[in-house]
Amino acid sequence: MYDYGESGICIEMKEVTKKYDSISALNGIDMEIPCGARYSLIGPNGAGKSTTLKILVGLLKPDSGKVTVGGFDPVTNQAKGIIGYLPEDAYPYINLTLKENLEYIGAIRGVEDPKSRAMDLIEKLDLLPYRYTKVSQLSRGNRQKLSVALAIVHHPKVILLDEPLNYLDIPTQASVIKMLDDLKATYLVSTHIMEIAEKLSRNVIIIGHGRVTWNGTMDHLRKMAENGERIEEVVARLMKDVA
Ligand SMILES: Nc1ncnc2c1ncn2[C@@H]1O[C@H](COP(=O)(O)OP(=O)(O)OP(=O)(O)O)[C@@H](O)[C@H]1O
Repeated sequence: MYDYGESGICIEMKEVTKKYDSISALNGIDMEIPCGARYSLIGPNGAGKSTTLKILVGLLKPDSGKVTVGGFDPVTNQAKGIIGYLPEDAYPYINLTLKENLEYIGAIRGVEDPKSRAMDLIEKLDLLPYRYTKVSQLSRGNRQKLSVALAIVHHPKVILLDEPLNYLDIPTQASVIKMLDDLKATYLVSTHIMEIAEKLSRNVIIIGHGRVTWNGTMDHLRKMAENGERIEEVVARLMKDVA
């Protein structure tokens, strides 16, 4: 099924560190995500989630450590070809229509038939009434749906999503989740909302102060609940333990 990531590991970080001037954002992050797995990256504000994703997508260089995506260094064209990325504050081209954005980015990303791919995503995300609307006139939620579609327009094998369900109402979240579920891809979703992590993934990596503090399955987290605790409370407890 996968013609990349020969080791079976599609996202790998070993002892990764990153500083912004004197601020340590990552202090030795380690993770190994098997191809085809769905992971959430959870952590409090400032834990290093966005920095981790930016390094995986090749936008930032780590100060030290090893990083591979699909077996490739993230800055290489091979890695860029298989990665789809949704930044936290994604902003499509505001003077193009929704459909033009998808066709344009699809063409740049080497999609075979960008026009039909654009329509395919527009239909899947119930965006048909807005296809000729300029991005500047879209609601925040529809802009977010477009941003998710732009991240996956080229059928990426490894998908990195920063807070993908931001601004989406519950029915819209459901359509985005369904679409992501149907993809045959490895993905890592950064969020600080446990409910979203539960909807999108089976595995959880918790980070705090730029380090992995817990790594396991959603089921394991549920089993750790004490005295009727909710899963959010278990995660909050695990985060507090390292604060
Ligand atoms: N461009 C930057 N310049 C300086 N410091 C930065 C920069 N970006 C992030 N940081 C710092 O690095 C640390 C990690 O930030 P990062 O944005 O990766 O965390 P996060 O877990 O994504 O946070 P949030 O949930 O609030 O978005 C924080 O201390 C943050 O203040």
